Amino acid sequence: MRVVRATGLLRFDGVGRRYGVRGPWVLRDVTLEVPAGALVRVQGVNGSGKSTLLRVLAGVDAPDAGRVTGRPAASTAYVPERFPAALPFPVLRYLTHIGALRGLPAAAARARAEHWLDRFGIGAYARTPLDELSKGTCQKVAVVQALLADPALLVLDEAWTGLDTDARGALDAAVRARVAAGGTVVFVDHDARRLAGEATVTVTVPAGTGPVAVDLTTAAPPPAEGVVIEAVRPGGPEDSDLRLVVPAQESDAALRGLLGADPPWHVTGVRTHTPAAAVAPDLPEVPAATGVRQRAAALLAYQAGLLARSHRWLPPLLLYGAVMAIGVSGGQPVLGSLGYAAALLLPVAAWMVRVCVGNEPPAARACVASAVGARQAQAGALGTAVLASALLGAVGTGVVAAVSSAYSDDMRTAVPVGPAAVAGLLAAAVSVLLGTAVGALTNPPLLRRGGWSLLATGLAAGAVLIVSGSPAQAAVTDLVTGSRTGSVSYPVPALAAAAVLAAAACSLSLRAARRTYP
Ligand SMILES: Nc1ncnc2c1ncn2[C@@H]1O[C@H](COP(=O)(O)OP(=O)(O)OP(=O)(O)O)[C@@H](O)[C@H]1O
Repeated sequence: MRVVRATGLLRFDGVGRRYGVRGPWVLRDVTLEVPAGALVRVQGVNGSGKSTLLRVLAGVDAPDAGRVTGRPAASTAYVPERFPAALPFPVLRYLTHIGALRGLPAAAARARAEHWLDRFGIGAYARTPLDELSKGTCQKVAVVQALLADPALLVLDEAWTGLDTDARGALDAAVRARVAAGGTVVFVDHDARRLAGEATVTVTVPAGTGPVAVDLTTAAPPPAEGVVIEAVRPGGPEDSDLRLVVPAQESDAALRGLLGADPPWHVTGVRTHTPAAAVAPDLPEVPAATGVRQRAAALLAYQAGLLARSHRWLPPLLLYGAVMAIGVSGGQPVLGSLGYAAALLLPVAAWMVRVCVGNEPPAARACVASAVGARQAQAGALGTAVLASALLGAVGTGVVAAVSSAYSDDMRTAVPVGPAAVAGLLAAAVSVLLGTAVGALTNPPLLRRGGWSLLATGLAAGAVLIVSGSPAQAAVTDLVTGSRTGSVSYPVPALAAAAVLAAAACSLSLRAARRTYP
């Protein structure tokens, strides 16, 4: 097994986080150092900010104040508090997508996914759609996606909740293995006995808000190999359950101490503690590093899979097809029809952005964001929308060029079909870029309210088409005018302006996407 070490020290310096510009601080002045190879328990009362702390730690949320350094961004995995079943993938397909995002080649991702599904007792569900799983089985998938690629930083937000006893044991073992292999594991669990006595760092998030530093207590790490002793006090409260990990040579003394206590402990289990070895033998290696291009391709493949399987592409496609069928018929002048097709593509492209950025439940987006970065996750959605609209535009332009008449409006001047089709493609590209700009500005994360966002998308798309001076209007006007005169001109300046506007709008959307919301 490859030993992955979290590089150096993970640090929070004066980190603050609040929801809304004037909201109360949930975290304030948090200063924290987590050494590589630590097992960190985060505790605190309900609502104190534990999940918020974990989300910032996992890189799926960004602090409002202070900074986080030393996070192994390329090897962080996160299990959110609630994992959504509403993803349109079968289990193994979803996991191989996540494996690819984490840099695993396809065969390795599949082998590792199958291994972990078996470890959690759900190998039989590999081909079951996620939305048909029970809550507990879905939670196991959430855990498996995080364990796939031996993360250097594993962040678990109540990941044990809803798991059966065997699965809880399997997750305990996986956590120990990660720590023994040099990884850092940070967890919240409301059961105080969870990995009791094994955490090297305990972080207590104080209740209420205020300029308070997180209270840290550190303990010596448990021995890499030793003996696990489990004991209860019969009749005692739940809290009197005990789990100790002691070096082998100290186990007899520890047992004598427990049995001789007043009242004595009842020892329920003694077993060898070998955290690293037994969990994942003979699995394909995790590549040391993956190229940016490989991860970008994996992200686009994941988003394209989401889009294709969700069928939410169907309404914009039907709109495009229906309005094209109304406005374009065989034998009409080619340039005029290409202008009509290009104009229609703009609202369709804006709609496609809306579909793609809203296709993922937030918790699923958080898992992806922990793997590739929150902004990159948004870039994947925007990129997929652009590609889908471009494909639609290319097919539409091809069909229009093929069925139209190669003449001007008065049927007196011949229009060369090849150059006309190129001009139509360039105008379609202008529409795709401006539609993407509209979609990026009027949808999450910049505009979150569903109704307002829909209205804004529709109004902005219409305005961009008709407002004088807009590159879309210029490109379409070029085609329509050319259809009157029988001359073809390429809308290159409009394309350049549209590219600049799309880049600006997308960069605003990506800036706002440094946070995914629970
Ligand atoms: N998306 C959000 N928008 C607004 N407020 C939020 C959001 N998420 C969390 N909060 C608020 O931040 C505070 C801390 O929430 P958080 O979920 O981090 O606490 P927690 O300690 O994990 O709670 P629990 O133990 O109940 O899971 C709460 O007051 C919560 O209402």
